[in-house]
Amino acid sequence: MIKIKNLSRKYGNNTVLDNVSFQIKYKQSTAIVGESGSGKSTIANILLGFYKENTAEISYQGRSLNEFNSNDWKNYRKDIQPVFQDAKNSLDPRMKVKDIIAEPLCNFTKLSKQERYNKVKEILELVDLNKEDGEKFPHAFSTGQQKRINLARAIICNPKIVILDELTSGLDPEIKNNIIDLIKRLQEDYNITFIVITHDISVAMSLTSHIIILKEGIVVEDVIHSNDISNLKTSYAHELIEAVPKLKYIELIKKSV
Ligand SMILES: Nc1ncnc2c1ncn2[C@@H]1O[C@H](COP(=O)(O)OP(=O)(O)OP(=O)(O)O)[C@@H](O)[C@H]1O
Repeated sequence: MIKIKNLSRKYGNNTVLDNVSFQIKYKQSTAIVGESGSGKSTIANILLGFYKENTAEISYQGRSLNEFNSNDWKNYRKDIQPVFQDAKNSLDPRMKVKDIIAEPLCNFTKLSKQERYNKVKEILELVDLNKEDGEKFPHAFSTGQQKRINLARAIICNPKIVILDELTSGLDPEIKNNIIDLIKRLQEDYNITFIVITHDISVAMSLTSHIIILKEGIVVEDVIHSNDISNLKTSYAHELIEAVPKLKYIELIKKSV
């Protein structure tokens, strides 16, 4: 569905992505894993079309983004939705939650106001919030709930792909596991392909079968893991596993099988 070929990017003299290539297939969620500064969010920003100079290296459903006209871009932006890392600052504090979540419906559909709000209520319940929560403002919610609001906004227009940038970071273990369960449900019931950006390989392995490991802007591993850590070949991948507390790792993998 998405093909990235020989993608490189520099900021000044700093090479942050070096000849990155990989593919994301329909219904095969993919994790991009790496330490802070390895270039994960830069890939997300490029996929979202924020850096027009990199469009030649990306193709979507067989067509280079470079060839897209304005209508193609509109369709692509509807198909690929982000959930940004900073849940709180991604929500306009002056807007009610129902208007935040309904925004993509205003941009991409011709639904009436009432139809939009009805859909918002459905989506709020789908992400395990209350349908009345739409009447509140973002500050009334915890970080985990703000992440769910961001997720609701991302999925309301039935996207094919959702990019989750560190969705589970900064959450308590229980809330984190609840969010992981929710993402799994969305994969199964709504056929959403997720691109999971995370520094935590246990989260990656519990949510996706396809793992890309980035180190200093280079893809060091591109693997289908089948819940078996022996599928990960590089010593760097095993260093990342070592960095995860054992219990947490076992718990997450158990939940994924
Ligand atoms: N707009 C920018 N201008 C200059 N340098 C940037 C810019 N955006 C990112 N960088 C640099 O590019 C490198 C990769 O950043 P990126 O945010 O993609 O990494 P990351 O793996 O997502 O890190 P984190 O997990 O901390 O978010 C870092 O060294 C960062 O400082």
